[in-house]
Amino acid sequence: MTLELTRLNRRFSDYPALNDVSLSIAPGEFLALLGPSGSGKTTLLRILAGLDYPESGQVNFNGKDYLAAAPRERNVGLVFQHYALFRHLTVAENVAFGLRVRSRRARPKRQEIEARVEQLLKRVQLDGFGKRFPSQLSGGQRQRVALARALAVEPDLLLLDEPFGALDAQVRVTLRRWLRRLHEELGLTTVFVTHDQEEALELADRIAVMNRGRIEQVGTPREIYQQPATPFVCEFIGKANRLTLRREGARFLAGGWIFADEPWAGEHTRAMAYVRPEHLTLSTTPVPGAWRARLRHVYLAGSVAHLDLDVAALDHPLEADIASEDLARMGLQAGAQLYVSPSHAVIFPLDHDGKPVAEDRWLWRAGVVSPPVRLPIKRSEVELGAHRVDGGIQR
Ligand SMILES: Nc1ncnc2c1ncn2[C@@H]1O[C@H](COP(=O)(O)OP(=O)(O)OP(=O)(O)O)[C@@H](O)[C@H]1O
Repeated sequence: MTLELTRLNRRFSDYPALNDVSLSIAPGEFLALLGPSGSGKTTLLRILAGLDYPESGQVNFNGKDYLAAAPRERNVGLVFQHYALFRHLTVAENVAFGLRVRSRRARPKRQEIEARVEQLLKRVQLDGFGKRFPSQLSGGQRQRVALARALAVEPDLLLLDEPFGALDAQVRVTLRRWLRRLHEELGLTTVFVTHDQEEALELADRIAVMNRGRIEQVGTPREIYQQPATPFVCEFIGKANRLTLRREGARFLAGGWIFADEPWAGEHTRAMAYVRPEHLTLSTTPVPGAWRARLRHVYLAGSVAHLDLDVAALDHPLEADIASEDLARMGLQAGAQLYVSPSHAVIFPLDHDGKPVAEDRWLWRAGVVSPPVRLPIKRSEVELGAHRVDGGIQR
């Protein structure tokens, strides 16, 4: 039962909350909609739930026009960030709600409802909590009740809007792992809205990264992180140092470091490279071509150390991440002289107006002799050479 979204547009006043959004979600897939505040995630979810309608575009589910179906007919399970539990009903009554309000013909018998509620509470690890009221539960427990209530109607599609957004960091991590296991057991098609990249990277089969009502990239967490399709994805997912590359003949350089020595960028004369902090290699002894740097500050964050580096050859500082163990082994302290060289970069040529040309982006790796691999990108669909992802699940 593929869910096919085609060219959805939704405007509020003059603002395009959704701008030509197309997306294909495979049966049983866990898809995260990830993006900053106001990027259109909730609007997209509300359209799927039947709480809002686009001005144009189509949604097809299992071969049927989904937008023509009333919200009740869509058979979706919905969970929002703020526990929308009925406060005057017990946990069991909350879970049973969706079944009890069905028409007499569609409503299961009382004993059947009770058995299903018991089974669902067990599934969300809340057996024995049925007689409590929502006020007698923790935030994490309330969200699990909300999920049990959403699952009670045996939905074809589960829609979750920042379900763990109001919980503290540790509970969030526990609950998201629990949710992933539940998803694997149930095999339900799930769309999960979040602005937390870590949550999306850890949970989802695929992520759709949204920005200003558009989908910037759809791909597996690994693709999104390792092969970001646009500068926005580079900057929004993880951290990245941005470098301006200068062209000298057939070469593209930054601070003397050669990122390409082939005329690979066609007529482009400028380019921008993104280098992740973990893709900077540090040495205390000279390395040919490496940038000379001074260690300005060390931020120890448990197993990882974030280093601020001043590089004379570049016009701005760099951030490098190394294992804390390596920091200790190298005996590094503020003021140390280092040699820094990039190992990977994502490079976007710039057009005449200085705008990055996402379609011509290149992945660069140290030691990989030219020609570099070019990765053409199609919107809402990622084609990576022979490896194609299109609505399928790849982990
Ligand atoms: N009912 C509405 N009336 C007017 N503008 C709206 C309405 N709903 C959403 N918008 C606007 O549409 C844009 C997208 O909103 P949406 O809630 O979909 O974003 P979001 O990515 O879910 O953000 P957040 O993470 O903050 O929830 C925003 O600029 C928002 O202000």
